[in-house]
Amino acid sequence: MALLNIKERNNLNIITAESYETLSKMASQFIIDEVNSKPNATIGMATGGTPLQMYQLLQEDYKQNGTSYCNVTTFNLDEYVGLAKDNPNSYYQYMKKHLFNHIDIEQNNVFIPNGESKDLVEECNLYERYLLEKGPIDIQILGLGSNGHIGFNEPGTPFSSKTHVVELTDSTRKANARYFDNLDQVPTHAITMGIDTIMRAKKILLLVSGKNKSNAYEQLLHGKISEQFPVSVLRNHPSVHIIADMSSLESVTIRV
Ligand SMILES: N[C@@H]1[C@@H](O)[C@H](O)[C@@H](COP(=O)(O)O)O[C@@H]1O
Repeated sequence: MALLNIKERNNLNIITAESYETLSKMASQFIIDEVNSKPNATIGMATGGTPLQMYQLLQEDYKQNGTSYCNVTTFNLDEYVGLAKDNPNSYYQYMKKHLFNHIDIEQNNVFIPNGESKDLVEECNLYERYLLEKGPIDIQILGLGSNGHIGFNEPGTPFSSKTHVVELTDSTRKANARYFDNLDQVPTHAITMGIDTIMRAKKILLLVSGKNKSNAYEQLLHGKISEQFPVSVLRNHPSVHIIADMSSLESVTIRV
């Protein structure tokens, strides 16, 4: 009942999962249902730790049930600037390792910003053009940064932003340093879809997992809609589904 009231108040469909495993199962089923109902769906992909098990389950479903991605197109949210495609920390490698190498997706239908481009502004414009040509995205998967970032849109990013180059905040670089040998190796810049780019998706699936997300989640549910807190923009979107696990609810008050 409380969840229903939140939905009515904030325009968000919220599912609370009892564990990370359940969250991952629900999220993978969401994607499988989309691909089954629309075999040529366009899906917006996210990286980070949160969607890892969802990708694992998509691999398993492909093996067991043969859900086909041969007509699916994907667009990744973001990519680091300056990492070679074969660098294990590039999001290009992340996607290959965790999903694309294990399903029947066509390489030509996979779009990830090229962080090695000599002309990054042109690369951003090109990415927007591809998105307009192949889009709209049917379902955009999102994770949540503990400072409220989505993609790599840091606090203060205009809601009107399109794909652009960003300078990463210290907190984001520190949070992502766990994947690198040390903090110095974490790139200082990235290319990210902008907030407006993300908001053009027909549906959004936001995954929230972990204690370190509970303050951001609380603020999403009860704070102001503000460019200082990028994820809050989702409250202006007509079709947002949030799956949050119990660990991310620690300090969250469900007010009605
Ligand atoms: N660019 C990514 C985001 O797309 C991701 O949502 C966020 C949270 O990551 P995690 O799921 O590991 O907490 O981290 C990175 O900054």
